[in-house]
Amino acid sequence: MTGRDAGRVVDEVVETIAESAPEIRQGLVGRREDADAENPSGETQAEADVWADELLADRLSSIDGVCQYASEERLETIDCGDEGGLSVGVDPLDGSSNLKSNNTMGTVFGIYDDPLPAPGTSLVASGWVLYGPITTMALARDGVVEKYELTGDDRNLVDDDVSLPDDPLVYGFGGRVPHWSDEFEAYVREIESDPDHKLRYGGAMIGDVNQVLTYGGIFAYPALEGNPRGKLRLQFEGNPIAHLVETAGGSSTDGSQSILEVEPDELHDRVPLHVGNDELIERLEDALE
Ligand SMILES: O=P(O)(O)OC[C@H]1O[C@](O)(COP(=O)(O)O)[C@@H](O)[C@@H]1O
Ligand SMILES: [Mg+2]
Ligand SMILES: [Mg+2]
Repeated sequence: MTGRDAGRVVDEVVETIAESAPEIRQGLVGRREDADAENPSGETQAEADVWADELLADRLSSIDGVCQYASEERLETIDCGDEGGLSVGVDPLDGSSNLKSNNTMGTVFGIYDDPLPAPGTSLVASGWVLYGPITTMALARDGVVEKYELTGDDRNLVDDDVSLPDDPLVYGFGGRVPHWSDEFEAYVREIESDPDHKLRYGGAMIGDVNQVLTYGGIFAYPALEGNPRGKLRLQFEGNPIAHLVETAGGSSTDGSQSILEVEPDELHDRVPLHVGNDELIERLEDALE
């Protein structure tokens, strides 16, 4: 696909997700219960997870130039166009366990120029929608991160060059403490004891990473005892988040290399995820070595 065609497909994918976001937000009402089903990662799906996946699958797979749709909520990719198009990987609702308590959630997407599973170096664009008090979108493409407010009818640009603040302020770490490695726990204690840092953790990756993007700092869902690849999925969560944070001037690591360098074996592979300011990610890699 030529650069111009790819640009047009990215525009259409981004516009489709932006237009769908208010509808997804509204559609959460009445879909907060568990569906009687599990996703390919073995997690119980909420009714909203299944519904948002179907809505996005229909709309994104019918875009001319999208050749694959894949999601955290379905086992196989949908092959929907000529080979050589772009592939879209989606976490339709990130943080859907927050439905119950009515806290923040998001929609995460990565647009790849290779068939999935693909490494993050194949991403041509990435982004997320955050269903906060207002609905916003962060978008990374062509080396720049932009932020928009989504009103329902419009996508209003509110920041045309988002970058991580130089001085890290917030931290948030997922997984249960007894399951962390000793090395990771020692690192966390150092971060916590710095008087310049403060805790921000809300149980939805996208909300927590958005805090890091806004204030600087670090978010991680690390390798755990019994789950050495952590919890989050490389194609649908790790790669897009790492691509966006790195484009905004930060770093990512799976513990020893950028998440974007991780070679996937399977569509639903997991990855230990750590993103944030360069200095904190470097210190973390040293601590885990
Ligand atoms: O409830 P836990 O185990 O702390 O996990 C929280 C993490 O799991 C997730 O909810 C996983 O994403 P999904 O909701 O898309 O499955 C992340 O958003 C979040 O960071
Ligand atoms: Mg998720
Ligand atoms: Mg999800």
